[in-house]
Amino acid sequence: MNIGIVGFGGVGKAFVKLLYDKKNYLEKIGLDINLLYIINSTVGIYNPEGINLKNLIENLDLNKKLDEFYASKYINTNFNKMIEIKDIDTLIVMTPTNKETGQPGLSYIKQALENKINVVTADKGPVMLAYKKLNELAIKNNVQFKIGCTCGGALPTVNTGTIDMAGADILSIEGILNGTTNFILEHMENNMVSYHEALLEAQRLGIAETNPSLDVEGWDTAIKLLILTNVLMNQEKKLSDIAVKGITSLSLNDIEEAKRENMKYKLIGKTTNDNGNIHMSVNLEKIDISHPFYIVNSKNKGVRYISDTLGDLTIMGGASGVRAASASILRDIININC
Ligand SMILES: NC(=O)C1=CN([C@@H]2O[C@H](COP(=O)(O)OP(=O)(O)OC[C@H]3O[C@@H](n4cnc5c(N)ncnc54)[C@H](OP(=O)(O)O)[C@@H]3O)[C@@H](O)[C@H]2O)C=CC1
Ligand SMILES: N[C@@H](CC=O)C(=O)O
Repeated sequence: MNIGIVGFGGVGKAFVKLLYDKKNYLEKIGLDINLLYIINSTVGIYNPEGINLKNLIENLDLNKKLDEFYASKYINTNFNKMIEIKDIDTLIVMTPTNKETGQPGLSYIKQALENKINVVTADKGPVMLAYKKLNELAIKNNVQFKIGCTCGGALPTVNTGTIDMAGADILSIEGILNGTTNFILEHMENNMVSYHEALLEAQRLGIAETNPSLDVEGWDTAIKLLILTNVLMNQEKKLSDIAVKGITSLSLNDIEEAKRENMKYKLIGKTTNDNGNIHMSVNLEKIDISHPFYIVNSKNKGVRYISDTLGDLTIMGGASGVRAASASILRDIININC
């Protein structure tokens, strides 16, 4: 299969490395993934025969920029040219999340689906703002729209809710859905570092959003909660329907005090269905060991679904990270093709 990438930052680069590392595995399952395009905000490279992954990775390790590539082996391209040529089966969208407009990812996804190209996205903005319409567009054009990376990456929140809980009504969703804030809270607690130091470390690890206020002000949790609520509970809620609080008001003193009481602060998103009235919130909660999320440590996350017929299910783990996020993209690509 031929693929193109739009958005080539932390996750995009990790994805290319993963494709290379998993070459033998992919061959064994009969999936020959040929990367034809890489496009970022200013440049794009194209090789109709496929970009040489080994050469690309070696050059990226030397800190070469994408625009240095097309001068030698590749053709200079852009998104519109890629859509015109239309020689890819699947587009991977890894542009920054914009919660107000969903752009630029929203336009890219729409155009790809309209042109009968499958889409796998890490960008949450378009999914949060227009999942239903985009999914209808995919169905109309007989292609697939995969969103597993947008709601926890390696933590399989979407697949668990749609595939493994098929047939059940999900009555409530509760989750630690953001690895950055979970990491910051634990880093402050264990190492007594300031909030700013802990955030810098999360950014160094590549897990914070391009705009980190999305993480620390609770928006990334809210966006993921909203996607899960709309997709799994068949709702059409908006971000403005969620009461959102982040972690920025919490001091090291608050964390120390909680530690003395054997308690922990966690940023938790919650959707409940009260006889058809949906309530959604993102809040800092002080929890003790009896709470299932007490043991969600470091960059890990967790989600709990309560349903009518399949009971009370909690899954934990799926640490945030660019390699794990890229692995959740590969998971979606494999699931399109198997
Ligand atoms: N980091 C993580 O662990 C996870 C991230 N995500 C999501 O994945 C997406 C990417 O994250 P991440 O890789 O960390 O982000 P980065 O900021 O590292 O990379 C974003 C990339 O998008 C490119 N870009 C920006 N604007 C455009 C545009 N108009 N057209 C084409 N490309 C554009 C940037 O190009 P340039 O370099 O030229 O500016 C850059 O290559 C985000 O939506 C994020 O929410 C999801 C799960 C986990
Ligand atoms: N910033 C996010 C990345 C994945 O969605 C996080 O910290 O979980």
